[in-house]
Amino acid sequence: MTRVGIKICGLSTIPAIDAAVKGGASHVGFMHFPKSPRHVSAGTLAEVAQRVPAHVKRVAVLVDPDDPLVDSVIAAGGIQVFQLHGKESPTRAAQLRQRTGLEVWKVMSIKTAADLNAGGAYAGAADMLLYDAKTPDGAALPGGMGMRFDWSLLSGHRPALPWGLAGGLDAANVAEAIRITGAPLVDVSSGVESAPGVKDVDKIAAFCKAVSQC
Ligand SMILES: O=C(O)c1ccccc1NCC(=O)[C@H](O)[C@H](O)COP(=O)(O)O
Repeated sequence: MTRVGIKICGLSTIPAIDAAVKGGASHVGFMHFPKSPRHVSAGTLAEVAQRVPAHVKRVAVLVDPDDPLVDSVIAAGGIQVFQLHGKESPTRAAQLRQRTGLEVWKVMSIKTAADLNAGGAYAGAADMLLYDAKTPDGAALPGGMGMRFDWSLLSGHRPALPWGLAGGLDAANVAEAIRITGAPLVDVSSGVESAPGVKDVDKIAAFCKAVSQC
């Protein structure tokens, strides 16, 4: 049985990081996007990323970043993965991957099967695709809104790259999500919070436990 990877996203405090690590998270995510209630400044990122042990990968989540923004996150230190959560093209993803030498994940915002198929364009440009729910036009954020998409779209789909599942997951539904989709990695943010941006250590523990039992 292969262990399902866990990414706990939108972390900003030491207790939440410790809960994710204790629960067996493979990845922890830090939002660097001022409109997000989970935004951490480069200074905070530098401080809290140090808490993460080497076996857990640190992911910076960015939305259509320009090069100076990427450079400021690299300068903050400790990041191993860039998660691109905007409208970055395959060309831009490949550029960032080459320029930084770091792992690049491209988020695919999913509503229909066509959205899933669009991921094929990132083969050779990104290291992984993260399938997340498409937020409504005009929504405040492109992610982290606790929305899920129709997981059955993934049955029979052959992803062109390694992939993970995000969007509306929580301790109560993640086992079903893994059963339906066969996701090798699951990503959660609002499902382990007590309020937007406020992580709940008990919910993080419950989420990790539910995944570990799959
Ligand atoms: O979390 C945010 O505030 C956010 C804002 C803008 C872009 C992406 C954002 N989150 C990215 C994530 O990786 C979330 O974990 C993912 O969208 C799932 O979120 P949720 O449905 O709340 O679990």
